Amino acid sequence: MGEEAVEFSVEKVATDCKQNTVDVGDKTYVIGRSDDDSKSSIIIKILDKQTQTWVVPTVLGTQPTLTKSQSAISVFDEKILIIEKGVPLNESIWLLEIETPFVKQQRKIKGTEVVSWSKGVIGVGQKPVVISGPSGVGKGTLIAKLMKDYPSKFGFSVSHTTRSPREKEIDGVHYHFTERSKIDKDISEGKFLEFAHVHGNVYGTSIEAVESVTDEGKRCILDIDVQGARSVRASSLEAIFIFVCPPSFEELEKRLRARGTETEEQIQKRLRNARAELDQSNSPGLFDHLLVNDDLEACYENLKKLLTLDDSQEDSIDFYIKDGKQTASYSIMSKNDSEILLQSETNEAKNGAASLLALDLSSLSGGAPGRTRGLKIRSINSF
Ligand SMILES: Nc1ncnc2c1ncn2[C@@H]1O[C@H](COP(=O)(O)OP(=O)(O)OP(=O)(O)O)[C@@H](O)[C@H]1O
Ligand SMILES: Nc1nc2c(ncn2[C@@H]2O[C@H](COP(=O)(O)O)[C@@H](O)[C@H]2O)c(=O)[nH]1
Repeated sequence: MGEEAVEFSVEKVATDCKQNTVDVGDKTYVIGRSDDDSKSSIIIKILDKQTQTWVVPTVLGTQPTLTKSQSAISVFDEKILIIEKGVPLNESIWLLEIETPFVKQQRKIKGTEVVSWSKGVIGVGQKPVVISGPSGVGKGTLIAKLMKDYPSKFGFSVSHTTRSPREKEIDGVHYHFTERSKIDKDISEGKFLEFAHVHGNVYGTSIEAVESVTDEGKRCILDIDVQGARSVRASSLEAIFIFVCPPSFEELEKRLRARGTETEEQIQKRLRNARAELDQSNSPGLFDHLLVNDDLEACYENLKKLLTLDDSQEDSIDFYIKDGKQTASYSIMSKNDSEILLQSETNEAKNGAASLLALDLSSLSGGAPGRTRGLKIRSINSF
């Protein structure tokens, strides 16, 4: 009530207009703020142009706090890029995912139309690392060593599980121990990047578990089973996938028994599942690296070598604008095959900000539910 209406300048529309619409294929997406809602929530409606029917989708992800006016454009018919005016660049970039793998998966689960918000983050980050392997192979041991040696470099994605805590396991540190009804509800609300039924319990990685580590500037390590690795591979989270093998099946059994955390029945179940997991370790395109955990120290050294392989990614960071705070605010000007041009809204000459920036379209193709990281931006000219 009495609030300023949200305005969007839309592809093929020369000036800002109050019709906050973006056409993508056979659909028109209308994005605006509820006028009569004191909480200023964002309303999204979708028009199917062929059937002339409107749908109000289920909206997932953290809603942006869009305040005044925005510019918007479709990207690969998968997402709508929205840039809020009057806000430092790194704070202003939002993506409404409309046809990404995550959204398609959620649509299947819910049986309704789904869209999902994701915040755009400029700058190249290091890819999360998925570590899989049969129960008892030593994943947790290797990860614990990594966390102890490099506490500011790596962070652990704390999974949710319905299994009971073992002695010495701490809720929120080793796992978020949870009730089945609660995890089912959270999964149905799209809060999980992946989940699987493993050894008779439900385990899952929440989007927040990964994002909170990455937000701290750390590289996220996920310890998940092969089903989970497959789901992450199919998601829009770009990660490195490592499978840890035992030197032999007999040694695996020995370690599992020596750990002394499972009953005989549970050990048998885990060993059966181990055979299936080992069979899948060679699935084409699933794992990037296989590590044999025979001698622990040797395996740990090899793991560290693998994790430094892509450190060079960060070398190119100077080419892009890493910190949007130092720049002016921008709006979308136009799009070509490879880039979206952003123009400075106001005269920011005194700040030395570029008047034109180019956002690399290919950097928008990945992303993840939660945040779309690694956006590449170059300056085209400055005042
Ligand atoms: N290279 C190794 N040589 C001998 N023992 C090892 C080695 N690596 C780990 N272990 C031992 O094997 C047992 C299982 O290791 P760990 O708990 O790390 O396995 P895990 O893969 O994380 O299992 P789960 O998937 O069930 O969580 C532990 O007792 C650990 O100390
Ligand atoms: N798909 C997922 N698998 C997970 C997750 N967290 C752990 N795991 C895997 O479960 C088994 C058993 O773990 P345990 O702690 O009960 O021994 C192991 O293979 C883990 O890798 C998860 O979030 N998703």
